[in-house]
Amino acid sequence: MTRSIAWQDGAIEAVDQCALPHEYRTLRLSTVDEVIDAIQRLAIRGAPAIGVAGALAVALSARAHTRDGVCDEIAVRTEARRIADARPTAVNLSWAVRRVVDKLGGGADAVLAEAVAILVEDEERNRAAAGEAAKLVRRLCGPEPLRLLTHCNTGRLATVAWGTALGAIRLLAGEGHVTEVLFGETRPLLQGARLTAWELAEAGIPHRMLVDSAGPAALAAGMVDCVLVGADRVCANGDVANKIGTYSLALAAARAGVPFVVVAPESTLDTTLRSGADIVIEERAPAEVTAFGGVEVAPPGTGVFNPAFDVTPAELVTAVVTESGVFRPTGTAEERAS
Ligand SMILES: CSC[C@H]1O[C@H](OP(=O)(O)O)[C@H](O)[C@@H]1O
Repeated sequence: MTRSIAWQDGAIEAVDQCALPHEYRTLRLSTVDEVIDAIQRLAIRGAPAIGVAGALAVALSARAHTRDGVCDEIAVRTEARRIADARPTAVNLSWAVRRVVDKLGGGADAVLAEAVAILVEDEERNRAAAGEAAKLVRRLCGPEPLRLLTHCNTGRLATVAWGTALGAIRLLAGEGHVTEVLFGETRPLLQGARLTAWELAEAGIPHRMLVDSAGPAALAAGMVDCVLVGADRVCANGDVANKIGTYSLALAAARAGVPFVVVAPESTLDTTLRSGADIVIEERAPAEVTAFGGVEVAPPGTGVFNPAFDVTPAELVTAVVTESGVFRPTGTAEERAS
């Protein structure tokens, strides 16, 4: 499967996710600032993908700050902090940056080798997580072809390749287990409408798009057999931060008695955080909401609340599935519900 990001001739090459679905083009990024910009405007997006981009950006920094074979570690660490801070919610970014910074003692080549290792592992780990999730869904829902609901984009674009929740859907569809995939458009940046629609069409998987607020209605109408979503950070107690709109799907799934399965690599687990109350939720620019397709739709000066993510409490999550299988939250049932 084609990779969404690569290290090529001393620079990062990545699919420009802002251009899809109407244009498939590649960005070539050769400076830390170019990578930070690409992450912040979601040209590169998706928790695993931004982790890999962050790691490769540190490799760019280490190469730029190496003279006569000596790497200026202080300068690189300073830039690494800027890279890790590019977006606050997905733990994969800070996790990947920390992992490659730990290799600074071996110089720029060691940093690059670790970043490339993270890239290669990402594809393997997400394919394994998708496989574990597909097995669980079949166990939970039986052998009949399924009507699945997903949110945002968790496919090969959001990872190095294959995907997490959408990777599991891809596997289930390949085995003939999928009747239809419903997915939310994912306002305001339309990752569903632009990217998930593109991936499902490319894979030949039957699909229909919803406005985000129709997801709970589809669940209430009995149109869904299982919900599969990704994650940006999973806490020790099993609380899950994911794209805004995930929480309302989890509430509706619980009421409808439909399994709600989260699929993510272990790099998305953050057991240093006790619960979702500790997660920093990225708030983005009001203009993303007040304009649509470049046209102002709200009166000038309209106030906006634009969180990019929400937190789904563990008690609404049927299972968090990683490459190692079902994640076992720590803490008592009371702590998990807190
Ligand atoms: C496998 S991608 C995980 C996660 O990342 C997305 O957020 P964004 O598009 O803002 O980068 C979304 O929450 C996905 O579920």
